[in-house]
Amino acid sequence: MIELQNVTVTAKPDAVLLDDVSLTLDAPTTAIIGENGSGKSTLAKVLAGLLDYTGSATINDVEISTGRKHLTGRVGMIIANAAAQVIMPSVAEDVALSLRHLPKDQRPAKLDAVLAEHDLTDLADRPALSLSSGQLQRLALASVLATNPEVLIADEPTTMLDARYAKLVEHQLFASPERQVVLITHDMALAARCDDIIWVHDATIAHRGPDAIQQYLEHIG
Ligand SMILES: Nc1ncnc2c1ncn2[C@@H]1O[C@H](COP(=O)(O)OP(=O)(O)OP(=O)(O)O)[C@@H](O)[C@H]1O
Repeated sequence: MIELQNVTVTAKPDAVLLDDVSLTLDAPTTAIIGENGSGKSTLAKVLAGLLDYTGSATINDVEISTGRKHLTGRVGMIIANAAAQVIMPSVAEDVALSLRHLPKDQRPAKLDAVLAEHDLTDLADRPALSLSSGQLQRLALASVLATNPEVLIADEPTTMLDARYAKLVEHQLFASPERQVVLITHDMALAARCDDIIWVHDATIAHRGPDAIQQYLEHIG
């Protein structure tokens, strides 16, 4: 469960990126929708422990700002710019880095399984930075899911993908009922699949619930 109480994020000199947001996220899957620049990624970065905030933000009762050590490995995030997230030289090495939580003897088989599941086997030995944007995005997801996080924050995880891979990734995002997924997306069909939908507007929550998509679409015309 994710709980935000009066969360505000500011940037110098006087920008308010998130304005006094209070929110409980307890559905298995939540979509965050809204216009460019409305504050969605800011909210995602707060949840992933990447931004300072005032107020309180907890994941499974751990305050994010002070509990990063407890949340490491339990909260995974795919950032919007997936290329920046891939840190190891090759595809296989990047995924392997995410398997350190497993006993050593289990890692090779798991690595093969993860590569196969994400259709990355043929790319295993490729330098990660030689991948296309969509391949990089799929690698970022594979590496994050390989850590088996309790909570996944996915910021536009399908933007670079063709229809086939968008479908595969969609399946992977919704595959584990025990994992809480928070999905930032401009894809309204993907948002509609989520159990809860939140429309962020002007650094705050404009609307929440099943009709949030409709309200948002009416707003943007
Ligand atoms: N360091 C900063 N200083 C000033 N403004 C910032 C800073 N970081 C982000 N912003 C602004 O905060 C607003 C919210 O940004 P955010 O990335 O959360 O938007 P978003 O809803 O994710 O948009 P998009 O759909 O384009 O990804 C934007 O107007 C952005 O320009």
